[in-house]
Amino acid sequence: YNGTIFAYGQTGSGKTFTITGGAERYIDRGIIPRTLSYIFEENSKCPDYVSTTHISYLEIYNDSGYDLLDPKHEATKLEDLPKVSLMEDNDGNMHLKNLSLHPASSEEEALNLLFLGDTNRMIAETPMNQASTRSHCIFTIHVSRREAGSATMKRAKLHLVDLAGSERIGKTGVGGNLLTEAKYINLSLHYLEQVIVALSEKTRQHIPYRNSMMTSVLRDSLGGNCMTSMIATCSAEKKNIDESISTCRFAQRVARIKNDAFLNEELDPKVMIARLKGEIQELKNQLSLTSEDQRTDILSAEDLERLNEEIQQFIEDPDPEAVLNVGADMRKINEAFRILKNFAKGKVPAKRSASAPENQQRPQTKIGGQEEAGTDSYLTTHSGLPRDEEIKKLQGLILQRDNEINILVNMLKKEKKRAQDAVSQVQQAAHLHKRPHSRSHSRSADHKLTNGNSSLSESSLGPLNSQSDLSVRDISRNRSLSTQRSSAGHSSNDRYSSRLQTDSEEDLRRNQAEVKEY
Ligand SMILES: Nc1ncnc2c1ncn2[C@@H]1O[C@H](COP(=O)(O)OP(=O)(O)OP(=O)(O)O)[C@@H](O)[C@H]1O
Repeated sequence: YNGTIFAYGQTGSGKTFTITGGAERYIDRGIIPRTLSYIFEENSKCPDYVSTTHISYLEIYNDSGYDLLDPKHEATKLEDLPKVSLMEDNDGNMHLKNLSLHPASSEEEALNLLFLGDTNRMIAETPMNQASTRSHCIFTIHVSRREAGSATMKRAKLHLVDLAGSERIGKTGVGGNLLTEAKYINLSLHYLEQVIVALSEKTRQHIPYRNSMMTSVLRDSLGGNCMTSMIATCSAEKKNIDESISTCRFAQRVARIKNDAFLNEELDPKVMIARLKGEIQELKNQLSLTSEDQRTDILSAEDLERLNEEIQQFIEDPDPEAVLNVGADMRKINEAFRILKNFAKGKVPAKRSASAPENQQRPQTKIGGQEEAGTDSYLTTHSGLPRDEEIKKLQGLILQRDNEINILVNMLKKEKKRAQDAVSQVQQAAHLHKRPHSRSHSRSADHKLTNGNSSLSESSLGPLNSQSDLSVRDISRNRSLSTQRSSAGHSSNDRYSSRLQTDSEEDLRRNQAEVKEY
């Protein structure tokens, strides 16, 4: 909110001393330097806020405004200073044309501006008054503050007003220019009083701000959204009792004003522009969606890649309010839905979009940091090879493995048959040798063939019948196993069978020895 502190009282009662301060002692510094010190101290306590301070200094003499912060330092009389005029915009807001606004980044800079203004005020003396006490001076501190990263800006201005003396014309007993000055002073103070009276009456609709330059300038800082303080300065001398009473009555009226101040919060214009631009784009998008001129041509690889990147950013964005804006293009919207659906299912996007043909090449992409390769994916492969090459390579590998498996299965089938042949041959041989001997030998030989060479039994070869279901590693393992098992078989044509034959003859010899011993 805005604020005003103004000093009101007759000439010589201490208004300037109160507002600006005495020049000789630090302790005599007035409200302006104390306020500046306070503001900059508060700013330094809030490093999270971006604060800016600007200063303007206006002098109003005979209802005309002058810029006391003229940087040229060439003024020798008041008329040399830039003349400030009032301008009203369409909304009824008053603007001061030609009043310079100076940034102050530190207390020292702000005090230098105060010093410059006071110097100009003293140098550019009014025509008739050496003490320059016949004018009103308004020192304004403009403060804005914004939290870092926030679009909301808080603004406020504080007017520190040193009014001209409020004594009556009749008492001063002057004529000519001095009378004119006095009339202006009295008139402007009278208008100020009218405004204050109007503000203090709650039923009053119209507040007569426009009557004088001073009330126009203070328009947004006297009534409405502001805090106003008045300092009444009174002379202690008995001869000034009437003026003192008049000052106190004025103060009483001011005290009746009740303002409800609230923070002046507004959005940063730059942020506002960006938001409005976004709104316009959104409206254009909506308009385009409802109109019939939708594009039907194929999305380019670059478009798809960009879309995938946007979706990836959208998914990775920790902000739950994040928005995915793919524009008013149904092709992109459909594609985005399809990608998101697949992503929700834990898959990367399917092969083609609604608008894309079968043979359209797809770009590589990553969703949520995951990569997946496969015949169903057009996006990427683990090896980094182009998709078609990768598929060909994998198909080649599968064929190779199939061939190996077939070879192994055939080998196993052959060996199983040989083993079975060997078993039957051994049984036949045993039968032939058994005949001349006793039945007990026959039982013993049978027992040995069944238990000692159990690897030859049908059941031990059983699992080999289902080789086609086994993995390549299992097949290799079983192949070596069956090779060992088959080594007990009998065949004159291979080494496995010959070993089997040798073993059987030994058995037979042992059997014969046992029979003989028996
Ligand atoms: N509280 C105070 N203590 C000491 N000296 C003061 C005090 N108030 C005012 N004075 C002195 O009185 C003199 C007049 O004061 P000042 O100029 O502030 O009056 P003024 O009301 O501003 O007068 P004008 O209307 O002419 O501008 C100055 O010399 C000032 O130093």
